[in-house]
Amino acid sequence: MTIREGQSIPPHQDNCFGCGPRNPAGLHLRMQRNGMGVVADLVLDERHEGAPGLAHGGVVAAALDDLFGGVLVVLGVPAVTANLSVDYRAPVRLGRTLTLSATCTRSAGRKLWMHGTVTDANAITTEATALFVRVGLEHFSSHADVAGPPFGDWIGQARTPSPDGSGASGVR
Ligand SMILES: CCCCCCCCCCCCCCCC(=O)SCCNC(=O)CCNC(=O)[C@H](O)C(C)(C)COP(=O)(O)OP(=O)(O)OC[C@H]1O[C@@H](n2cnc3c(N)ncnc32)[C@H](O)[C@@H]1OP(=O)(O)O
Repeated sequence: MTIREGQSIPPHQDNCFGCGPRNPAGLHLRMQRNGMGVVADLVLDERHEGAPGLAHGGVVAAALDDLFGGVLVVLGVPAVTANLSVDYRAPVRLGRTLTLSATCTRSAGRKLWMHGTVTDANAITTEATALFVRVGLEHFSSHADVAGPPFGDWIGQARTPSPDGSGASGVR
């Protein structure tokens, strides 16, 4: 699956908490490819409240983690979060259009390092880094049926495209 610049990233699966359209408790993130990363707008509301009027930090972390999962789709690499670190620089307010962005900054062997931000009116509220570790299909298939699209298709086509999308490996 090749996703071109500006094109939408398909959900990891319909019921994904971050991006699944069928999950009633989900964030319903809609990501687009941005270079070798992804971007998404997100408006949080009372369902996501922690302190009064403010977003729960775990929800913000989950959104960024899911964007990292979107980067994996761009790269064509099946991987999972091994470690996630979040710097909460300013409170995240409910009812604002937040801009989330994420990219892979480095990779070596099975490891990929991610970086992501949440901005509100161009001011960074939250910054996260993560280590993802590449896994095989059995990581997913041993817990659920992942044979069907889109998840199974992605795993089946797992590859390491070049940064320009030409097919040569860009992830090492
Ligand atoms: C074509 C395909 C596209 C489709 C794209 C599909 C997307 C698919 C995701 C969808 C969804 C996304 C949503 C958001 C992403 C989640 O939310 S993922 C869910 C949360 N994460 C998990 O459940 C992962 C649980 N943990 C594990 O399964 C295992 O611990 C891991 C992470 C696979 C690693 O285990 P392992 O395979 O045995 O590997 P291991 O030898 O322990 O570690 C490998 C290397 O990583 C290092 N490492 C491992 N853990 C850590 C750690 N916590 N800290 C530092 N280093 C670590 C090790 O030291 C080692 O380093 P080296 O010695 O190689 O230098």
